[in-house]
Amino acid sequence: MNVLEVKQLHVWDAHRGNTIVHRSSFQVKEGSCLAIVGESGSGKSVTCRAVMKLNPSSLHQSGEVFFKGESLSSLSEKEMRKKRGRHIGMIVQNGMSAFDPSCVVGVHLHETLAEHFQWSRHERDERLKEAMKRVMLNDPVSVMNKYPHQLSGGMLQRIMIALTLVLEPDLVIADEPTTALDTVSQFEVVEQFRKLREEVGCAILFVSHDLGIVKKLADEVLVMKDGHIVEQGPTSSVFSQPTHDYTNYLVSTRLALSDHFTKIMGRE
Ligand SMILES: Nc1ncnc2c1ncn2[C@@H]1O[C@H](COP(=O)(O)OP(=O)(O)OP(=O)(O)O)[C@@H](O)[C@H]1O
Repeated sequence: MNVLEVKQLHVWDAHRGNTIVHRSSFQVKEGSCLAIVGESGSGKSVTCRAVMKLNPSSLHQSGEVFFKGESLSSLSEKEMRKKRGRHIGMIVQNGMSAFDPSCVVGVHLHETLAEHFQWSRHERDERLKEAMKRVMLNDPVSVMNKYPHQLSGGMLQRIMIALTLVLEPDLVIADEPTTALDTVSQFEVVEQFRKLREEVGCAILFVSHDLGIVKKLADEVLVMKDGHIVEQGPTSSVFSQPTHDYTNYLVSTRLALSDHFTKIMGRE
């Protein structure tokens, strides 16, 4: 079954009149990971935000987005808010932007859980602490009492993953979650994504520049160029026998760049 089905998604800038995403169609199967790759400005983030209905109002969209068979197109903002986080998780590139800088992260985590569940404060606390330990944040109390700026990018990503472990969504949209991290933190965060998939069984839509990471995580890959999907299919076949010139170019240039990462991962 498809957790996410995107049909003929078209996104355009109503102010400038230019099209950003051209009639894209793709699916994410239950429990699987689909990666979107492509050069900067090809429309990867706009596609992810269109799925969540989070693009600014100047960007208009048409086409259909089905989440577990339900059309999201007709849902109100209030109904979408109930889906986001609880049913469709989102992990962004810059952890700092995901948290309120004026309060310690524990406040944000409790507020998010209180929005979706009827749990007592004690129960929320216990679940958060347990999830933090699962992502190797071994002193959860101290972490929850820190402001976002007091934590590293890698720690903020792990906190977002811990929150996702508690929320147990069916789909996680991760837009370049490792791009701002150093190589060691990238390795750790990729491991946490594997854990998330194993433990929660969620599907993942993963945007990354790093084809080494995509090779490790994704079952299927979708290649975007100038707002068009130029190729999609199982990761192994897209990488080993690309059919489009652009994919060929990406694979030959970018996969070599991620050699360092592959060595650190210690396995092919
Ligand atoms: N809010 C917006 N208003 C107008 N144009 C936008 C807006 N957001 C993005 N764009 C344009 O849409 C195009 C696609 O942007 P998008 O951020 O989706 O690219 P991307 O593939 O995610 O790139 P990157 O890898 O650098 O994040 C770009 O030309 C960008 O300038």
